[in-house]
Amino acid sequence: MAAYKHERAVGLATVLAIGKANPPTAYHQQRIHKVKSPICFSRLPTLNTRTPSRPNSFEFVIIRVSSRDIAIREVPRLAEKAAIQALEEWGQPRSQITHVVFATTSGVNMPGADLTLTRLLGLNPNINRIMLYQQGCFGGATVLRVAKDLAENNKGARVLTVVSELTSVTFRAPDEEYFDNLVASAIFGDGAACLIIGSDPVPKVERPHFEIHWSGETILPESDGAIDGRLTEGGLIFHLRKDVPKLISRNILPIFNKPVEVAGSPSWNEVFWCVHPGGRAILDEVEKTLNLKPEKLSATRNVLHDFGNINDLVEMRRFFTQY
Ligand SMILES: CC(=O)CC(=O)SCCNC(=O)CCNC(=O)[C@H](O)C(C)(C)COP(=O)(O)OP(=O)(O)OC[C@H]1O[C@@H](n2cnc3c(N)ncnc32)[C@H](O)[C@@H]1OP(=O)(O)O
Repeated sequence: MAAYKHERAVGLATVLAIGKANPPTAYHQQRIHKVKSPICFSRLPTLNTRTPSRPNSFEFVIIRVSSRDIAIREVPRLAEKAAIQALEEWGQPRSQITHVVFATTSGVNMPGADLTLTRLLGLNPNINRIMLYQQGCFGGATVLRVAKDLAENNKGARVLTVVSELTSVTFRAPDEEYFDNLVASAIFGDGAACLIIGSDPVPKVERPHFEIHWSGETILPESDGAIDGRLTEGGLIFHLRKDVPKLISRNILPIFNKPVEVAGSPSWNEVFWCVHPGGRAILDEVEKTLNLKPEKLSATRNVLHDFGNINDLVEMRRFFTQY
């Protein structure tokens, strides 16, 4: 009997389709203190243009973990909407999806959001699933890195790559002790994005948007506790050090050398890339440090303005639409 031979793809991973979804209900920050829901309570200060202002008075209410159960139900549903859009754009039968890679920071449950999504979409039960919880904004880049490896190392792999976030898990009334939590409540946004990733696109059948040439990660020096989240009885308590924007700008140049080298371009203004919309101060620092033309971050700033700090995959869709 011939030995089993594992076959790898020939080409680089490509993005074959993109879908995105946002929850149907949106409340302007000016109105949010009037909204009544199981997870929204007490008084919130008025937040102007995503700028936190200190409240004159506040009540801190511990939110029951059960209120966070909304995320268990709604995170896969939002992902499903984004996935349907991507599958329609791709135009191939769902039975050809071989892997699901799913990331969310909005809760932890077992079996996870990847299983629920697989069932909602009616995908093959033998599909290979990878669930990544608590990646934060790193989730978008991480699912792309994992999907790239899967697509390039498994001939014919078609990877449904998803991130879905509902920031209700970090949303709470202001507390003077945890002012950074208010920053998170003020700037984080809800949304889902889905990419179908595969190598060696079928000519005249699949129409890739991009090739993924490089993906990597690094741990920044002096970054201990800079962005920190703990799942507690009161939900996910989030901590952000005030120096996050400076921490990023101090370290950005050596880290970015590798992708620029791969892209073969000496100029940040020429390379096709986008920045996670972490916060206005972060974007200002990146723009200044890399000497970017203002239009280079315009898609990111628009996403931050319209949706808040939302996952990078969602931003990619917007970026693509603009070019
Ligand atoms: C989800 C993930 O895992 C990954 C992520 O994306 S994490 C999020 C990363 N983003 C950040 O860290 C936010 C970076 N910060 C910013 O973009 C801006 O500071 C901001 C948009 C939040 C506010 O900008 P601004 O309107 O110019 O006001 P700014 O002067 O910076 O701050 C207003 C007040 O908030 C305070 N503040 C800002 N960031 C704070 C923080 N992390 N902790 C505590 N206080 C903070 C400031 O000290 C200031 O208070 P005072 O008036 O008493 O001095």
